Amino acid sequence: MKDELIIETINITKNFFGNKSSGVNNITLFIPRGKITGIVGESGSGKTTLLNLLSGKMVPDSGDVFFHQELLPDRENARQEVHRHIKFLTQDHYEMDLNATVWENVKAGLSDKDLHYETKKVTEALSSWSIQHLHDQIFSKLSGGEKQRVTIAKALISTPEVLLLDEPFNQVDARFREGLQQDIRTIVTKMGITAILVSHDPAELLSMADQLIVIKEGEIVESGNPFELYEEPKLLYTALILASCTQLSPAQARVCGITSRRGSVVVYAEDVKVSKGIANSWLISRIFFKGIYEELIVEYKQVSVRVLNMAKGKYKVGDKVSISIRKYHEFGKWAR
Ligand SMILES: Nc1ncnc2c1ncn2[C@@H]1O[C@H](COP(=O)(O)OP(=O)(O)OP(=O)(O)O)[C@@H](O)[C@H]1O
Repeated sequence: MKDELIIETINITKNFFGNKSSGVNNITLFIPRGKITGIVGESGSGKTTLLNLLSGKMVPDSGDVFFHQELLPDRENARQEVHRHIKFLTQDHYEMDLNATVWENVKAGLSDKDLHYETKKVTEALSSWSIQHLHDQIFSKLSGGEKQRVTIAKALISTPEVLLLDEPFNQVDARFREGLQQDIRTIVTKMGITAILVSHDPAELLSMADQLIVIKEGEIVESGNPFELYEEPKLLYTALILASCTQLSPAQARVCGITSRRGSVVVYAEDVKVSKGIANSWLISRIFFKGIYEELIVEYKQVSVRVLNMAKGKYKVGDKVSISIRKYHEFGKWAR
């Protein structure tokens, strides 16, 4: 069955100060209902601008945004009913009352003010987001991660149809980030909410999103399911954004035993294996400890290759090794 669409944009453009290289250009986009869409792209590529346009916070210079096949009105007009169904979470918590308690903040997200219903709903929301113990704490005194949970609880308490998230986990430390990501995924899926997520962290997008949109210089350059985009990117840009990898020219690729006539070869770190072989011509020049794994930089004839190594501690800087490459990606000269 075809996915039902909830948001559609037709050729939307938003440039700042008439500068065509800023904002977004001519984007046509379909957002399926009940799915998580991730937006990825280098810094300044237009991700936040796109989110602002999808929320109605910004109005396109040209083109249209449709919500349920009707033109999305400007968010400036706060009385527009439609905006109750689209919640936008940013890191600045502008929608929160900094001096109010967690309970009061979450309660303010309710549209129905019936007292019995209110207590029940707020209690449930605090429990869903594991913040019941913070109920009488003042919002401004919370940690970054706690603030984020409270903000999400408030946004979701009235079950919006769409949740837009701009870098929602930036202030959350690594220990809690994965839990929060998975909680959002579980709750959003359970409630049938459509989520659109902008993040700089490819691992976050790959694990959370059902579909990914790759944006460059204000344009969508590639889109698809995260697994396929990662495994078989059509563009060099996508590979470099999503993977920890090495980009090689055809001449450098030859040093690695790869024959390619195309513009660039990209080798993902997990596709390179190091071992003590016969030739051992590669030198381990750096080791980055990453916790559960290491990344090694190996060098030979002025070519450096990044390697993911699960066997932590097995090698040290200065060791000579052999490498074998299981898989690589080739991109034409013009595959931007
Ligand atoms: N309000 C604004 N006024 C002027 N230029 C803007 C404004 N908002 C965005 N831009 C410009 O538009 C381009 C895209 O910005 P945007 O914030 O959408 O990118 P981004 O992909 O979200 O970047 P980042 O990942 O760094 O947050 C940038 O060149 C930025 O300088």
